[in-house]
Amino acid sequence: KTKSVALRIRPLNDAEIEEGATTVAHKIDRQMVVLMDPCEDSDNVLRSNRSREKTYMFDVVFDYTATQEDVYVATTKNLIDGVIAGYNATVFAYGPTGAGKTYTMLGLDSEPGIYIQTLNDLFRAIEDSTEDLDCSVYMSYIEIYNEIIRDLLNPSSGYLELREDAKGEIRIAGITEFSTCNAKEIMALLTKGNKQRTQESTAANKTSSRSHAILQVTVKQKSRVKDINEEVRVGKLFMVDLAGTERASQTQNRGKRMKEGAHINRSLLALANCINALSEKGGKGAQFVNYRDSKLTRLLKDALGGNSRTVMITHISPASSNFEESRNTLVYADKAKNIRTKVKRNLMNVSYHLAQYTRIIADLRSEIDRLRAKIDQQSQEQQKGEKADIREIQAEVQQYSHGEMALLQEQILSAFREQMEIRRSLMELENCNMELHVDTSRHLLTISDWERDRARARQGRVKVTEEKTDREKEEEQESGPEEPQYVTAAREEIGPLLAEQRKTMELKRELEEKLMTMKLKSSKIEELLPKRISNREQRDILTLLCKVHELELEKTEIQSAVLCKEYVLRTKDFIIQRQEQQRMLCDDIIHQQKALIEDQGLCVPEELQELYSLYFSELNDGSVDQIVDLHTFFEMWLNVFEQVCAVKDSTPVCPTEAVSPDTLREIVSDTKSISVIAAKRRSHLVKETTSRVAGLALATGLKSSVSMDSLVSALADDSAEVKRNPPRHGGRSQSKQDLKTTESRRELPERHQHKKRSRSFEASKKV
Ligand SMILES: Nc1ncnc2c1ncn2[C@@H]1O[C@H](COP(=O)(O)OP(=O)(O)OP(=O)(O)O)[C@@H](O)[C@H]1O
Repeated sequence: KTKSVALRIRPLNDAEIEEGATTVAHKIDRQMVVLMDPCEDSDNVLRSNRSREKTYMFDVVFDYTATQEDVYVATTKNLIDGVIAGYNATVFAYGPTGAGKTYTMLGLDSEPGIYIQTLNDLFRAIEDSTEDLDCSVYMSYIEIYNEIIRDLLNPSSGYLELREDAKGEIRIAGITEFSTCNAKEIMALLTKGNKQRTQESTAANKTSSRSHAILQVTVKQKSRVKDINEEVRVGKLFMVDLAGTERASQTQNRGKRMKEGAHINRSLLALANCINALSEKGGKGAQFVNYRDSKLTRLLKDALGGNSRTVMITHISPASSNFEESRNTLVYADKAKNIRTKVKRNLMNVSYHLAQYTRIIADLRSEIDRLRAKIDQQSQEQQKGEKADIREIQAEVQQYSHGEMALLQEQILSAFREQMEIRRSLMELENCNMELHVDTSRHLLTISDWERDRARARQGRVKVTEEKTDREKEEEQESGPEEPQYVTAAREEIGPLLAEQRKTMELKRELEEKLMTMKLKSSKIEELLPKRISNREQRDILTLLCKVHELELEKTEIQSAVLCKEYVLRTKDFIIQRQEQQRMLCDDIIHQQKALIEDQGLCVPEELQELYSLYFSELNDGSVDQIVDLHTFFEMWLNVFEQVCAVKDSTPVCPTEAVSPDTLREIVSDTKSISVIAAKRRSHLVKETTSRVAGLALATGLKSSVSMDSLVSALADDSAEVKRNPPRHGGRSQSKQDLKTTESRRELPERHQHKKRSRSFEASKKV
């Protein structure tokens, strides 16, 4: 999930208690809050239909009982791994003045807030990391006060300017970046920085922050190899403590305070406008998102609508006296839930792989050059040798074989060179193919997301139009909600992406064939060596040369394996999401069918009843099986990884056996198998129950509900998509995993039978 909205309700403060305010914001459960209207009078009949009491749902809700750690763990902690892996993330605290934003972000010495807890965990995670990377962390802390940017870590630097670089990224020119890994030092820096922040006492908050404060943490990781492509991943984490929204009447601010308030409200209004426009994006009311209206929105552009995982922690006071502020805040936070961002790993990691390959190739090149020089040197020394020596005669005898030797040497080197070129092209193709796969999965996900929403919308409409005539209902069903532009665009892009994938696969196949031919050619040359070469030293050198080349090939294959792992992890997210969509559809269908049967008071045949029970037990069994499958898969990966690491650290014993491309291909296809099996299990049950319900309906003359039909058709579309993108098993021999998955596919009807039998037995025992 790339966007989440949390809500924190602070405790009533002394001033609120003194003025006799009551609590109007109540946390109902982990995700729900209710805001009661303090003006509501249960005896007032005129107002009774216009209740402003409203419930809101967020990803997580905290009330006065929540500790600083609770808030940090539920909102921010899980962003850290992403930042280290090269993703951007943003946490921002939003809400009216005095609602507790600074308390959540900075906190007190005794109760440190999100800044410190995040940085502590970040350093710990970097320290624990086993990757062979050099890591550095930079911090900058700024405030935006009255549309002016100031460096809180270096206040004497004056006003700073925002600049947009060639890639469209916003940067602050001249900002100070501190590099430190010491948590104590950071706390000192932040406390010092915060003292520089513009704070004033207002009627609403004694220490009201009059500016937006932004703490930016950049994690840079470089491979330890010195290379032009050495930079690997850059993950950025923004932690933003916004100035409070305020109403002049409420805060009783005048003069300078009022002007500040106007600036604060202007930038927050710009932020609210962006939130509005982004939440409408792609929908009917799609609007242009204007980030340029304030420095705050320009800076948060990526965090709001771009490449960032974003958490918004909304703050409200529970007091009746703050009802209006709280209501407005909740409405905006509710809108923010609809924003979808597209997170992309900062592409530096591609260079990381390239750097690795370049290193291998460069190492081998220099090794080959060295050997070549040695051969040349030897032959020169031989030529210079004493003429009268017996070796002179030998040299004459060997003249022919020496010339032949030079030819062989040339042939071997050119074969090596060609193989290296092919290997490099193959890797580039592999990279390109992965990007294409990930893009296709993203589009498929967008489409199925939308189709599920559409099915739900139809379902909602059916309820509303229950009183309408059949004709009206049909018309409304046919028209359906208009497909948003981003879904149409996703549909349009899938075709070319698949075509491109086919093209790269074809190219890859051709290159692989060529590589095989080249390998055969060089091994033939190698076979010739011992027969034709009489000079022992030269023969040894050439044999060594061939060994070096073999090692190069094996090493490069391992690097490809690591690249494949990267791809598996990236696609895993999509697979899980797709599976979840299918599961939800199936659950909806089965529940609606059950409701339909119960509404109509139908007598359900025992067989169908058994299917329902089976469904509910399968719900549990299915997930358990899936976890076992995933566990086996990851275990296998860990083994592979361990072997890869062992190979990296020492001379490989037999690395190709440790992780052959075949094994990897099987593993990749297995992740897909896992999702397909799970989907099949569910589809199988849904199909069976659906056909039985249809039979039942036919027998009793009952009409199936339109909403259910739409869900079934959505499921059919979804399954068709899975079929269109089937798992590739590469036509290889079955691995253990493959066998296991095939078995579980076969197993379903058998288990089904077994359960049926055992239940019938139970039933007959009861009778
Ligand atoms: N969850 C909480 N538990 C205890 N005290 C809190 C909590 N939240 C806020 N407070 C207290 O409420 C007061 C106001 O909080 P804070 O300064 O964080 O508000 P703010 O939203 O940052 O306000 P402004 O926008 O005006 O800067 C502070 O004294 C703070 O210690």
